[in-house]
Amino acid sequence: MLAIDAHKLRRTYRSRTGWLRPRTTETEAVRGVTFQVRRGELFGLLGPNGAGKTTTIKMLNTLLLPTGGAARVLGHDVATDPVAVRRRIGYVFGGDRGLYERLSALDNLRYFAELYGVEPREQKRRITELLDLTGLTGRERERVEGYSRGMRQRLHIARGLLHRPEVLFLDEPSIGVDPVAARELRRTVADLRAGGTTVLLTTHYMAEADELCDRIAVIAGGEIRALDTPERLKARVQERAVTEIEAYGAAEEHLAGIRALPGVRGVAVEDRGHVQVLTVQAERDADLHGPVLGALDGVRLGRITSREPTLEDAYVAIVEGAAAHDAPLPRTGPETPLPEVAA
Ligand SMILES: Nc1ncnc2c1ncn2[C@@H]1O[C@H](COP(=O)(O)OP(=O)(O)OP(=O)(O)O)[C@@H](O)[C@H]1O
Repeated sequence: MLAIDAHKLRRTYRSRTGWLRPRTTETEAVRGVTFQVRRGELFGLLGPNGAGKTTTIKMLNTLLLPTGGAARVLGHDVATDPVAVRRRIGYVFGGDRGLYERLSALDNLRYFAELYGVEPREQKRRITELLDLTGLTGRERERVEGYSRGMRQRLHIARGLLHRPEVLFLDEPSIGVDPVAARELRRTVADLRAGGTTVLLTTHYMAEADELCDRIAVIAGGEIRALDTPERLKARVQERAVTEIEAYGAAEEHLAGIRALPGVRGVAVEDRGHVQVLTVQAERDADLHGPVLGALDGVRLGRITSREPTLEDAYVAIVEGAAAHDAPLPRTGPETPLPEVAA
């Protein structure tokens, strides 16, 4: 039996705006996604902000009703059999909510174990196991208010696992977590998978998805644009050459000029302080050095380097391909290693 089986899943949000002349606006957050997750698999949903990742997860964990399509989790329909689904899943979302600050980690886990109906005899053993899994053993008697973001996040995971769910939904677990803590978090997630739990992870950190996931669905604009193993996604861009150009003051028109060159397959921009780094993906055998520099005529340029494509380049290519050519350019900053693309 599959852990997750989503078929043409859809969700349209309707919201009313304006008070004088109220009107209803519709957002098609998820537009018919189909994918399957095998038991024991660590499956990644990767996409820019607003892609529809959280909405998809919320439909699968029964917090939101689909407006179209269907999904089964461990064989139970999410719309018609939500109680059975809930009993067998766990949900962990990024951020600070959901823990009692003034209580210790141990007391938080005891409280939630009680709430989730974990057998009293089982509680102590389970809590010890989970503190161990999440690397919190030794710190469990400290109040949560003194915990770092990474520790809180691992405590969230422990909480989500108290009732031994077979499928765990992890929504952006490493958001706002520093790189060292993020590495520990990834170790926890990898251990979870090694223990046989099916994990559906949403992230917009490419490296996280690359390191952890068995398969990745790239979602943009509410649709799945690619679904494959990290290796095969990377292979898609192996025949490409990537050039990074440092620029000062490149505008939309310059970038549009580069995009229009034959042989160019994608351009992303990252703002690093006062310098912009343009990443140009092109066909390997296209000699675009001159034309690209021509398109940047009048822009002050810094270092120009060529490198091998990475999974991040594959992701940029997929998301860029998904966005219409007149859509805003993807931009990344130091804290957000992936581009944000208008869905
Ligand atoms: N409750 C809501 N009402 C109206 N629109 C919504 C609601 N929740 C989300 N949306 C819209 O639906 C789209 C998808 O949002 P969703 O949160 O699923 O994306 P996401 O991929 O999880 O993005 P992020 O990484 O920013 O969390 C966005 O355009 C968002 O603005």
